[in-house]
Amino acid sequence: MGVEFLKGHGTENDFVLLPDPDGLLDLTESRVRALCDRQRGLGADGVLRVVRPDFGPWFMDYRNADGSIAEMCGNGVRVFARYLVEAGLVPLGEFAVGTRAGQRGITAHEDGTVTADMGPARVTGTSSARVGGVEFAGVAVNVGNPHLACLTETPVASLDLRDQPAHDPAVFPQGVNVEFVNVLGDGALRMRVHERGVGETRSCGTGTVATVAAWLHSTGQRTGKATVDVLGGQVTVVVEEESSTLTGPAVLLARGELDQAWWDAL
Ligand SMILES: N[C@@H](CCC[C@H](N)C(=O)O)C(=O)O
Repeated sequence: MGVEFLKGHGTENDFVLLPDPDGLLDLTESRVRALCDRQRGLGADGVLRVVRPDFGPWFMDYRNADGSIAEMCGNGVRVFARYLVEAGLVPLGEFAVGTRAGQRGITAHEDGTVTADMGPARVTGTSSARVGGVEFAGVAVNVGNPHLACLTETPVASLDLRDQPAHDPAVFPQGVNVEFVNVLGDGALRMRVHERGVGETRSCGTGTVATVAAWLHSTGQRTGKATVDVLGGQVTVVVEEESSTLTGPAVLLARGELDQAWWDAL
C-alpha cells in the first residue's frame, strides 16, 4: 500500500494533500520538493499534511514547494478544510483548523466555497521591492506570515515576476511574499504575487488579505471589504480591526497513491 494523496487548489494555488492522522509520515524537504516538482512529481505550490493532534482541531502542516515551512497559507487552509468535510472528518459548516499561526475558524459552505478567519492583518511599516530595475513602494503586512504589498499604477500584467523581487532583508529577515496591486475601483483590486519559497503563483490567500489591508491603509481606512482578482480567479476579503476573512473556491480534483518505492527512494 503506497502513500495516500489528494490534489486540490484554491483559485489555482495548488497543493498536494497527505492525510497523516497519526503523524507517521517522514515528510522531508526532499520529499516535498519532489512532490511539488511539475516534471518529476505531481506538481504543486505546496504540501498540506493533514494531522490529528492528541488535543485540539485537525492541524495543517504546510510546506512551500522548496521544502521550507511557512506559518500560514490562506488558500491552503481552505482546501484543507474542504478535504476534512469531503472525508467526513468534520461536518459541513463551522469548525476550527490548527495552523502554525494559531487556530483558524472555518465556514465550509454548501456551494463548495470556504471562508477562513485569517486572524489580524497587521500593518507593520513600509518598505520597497525592485523588479526589472524599477522600485515599487510597499506596505509591510503580517498575516501570520510576512508580506509586502505594493500598490502601483503600472499594470501588474506587465511585470516579469520570474525572479524573486529584491527586498530589504533588514525589514524581512525571514524572507517575504511580495504582492503587486492595481486598484480597479472602490473595493475592487487586481494582484499578482511572488511567494517566498515558491515563486510566482496564480493566487495567494494571505497575500490577498495583505493586499486589502494595504489598500485600506493607503486610503486612511482600517476596516473594509474588497474583491481581489488573481490569475486563478477571484476571492473576497474582509478586514476588521482584530480579524479578517478570506472567501473563495476550494477544489479537490484527484486522489490516489504514491508509489511506495518512489517515496522510499527520496
Ligand atoms: N499560498 C499561500 C501562502 C503560502 C506561504 C508563503 N509562501 C510563505 O512562505 O509565507 C496562501 O494562500 O496564503
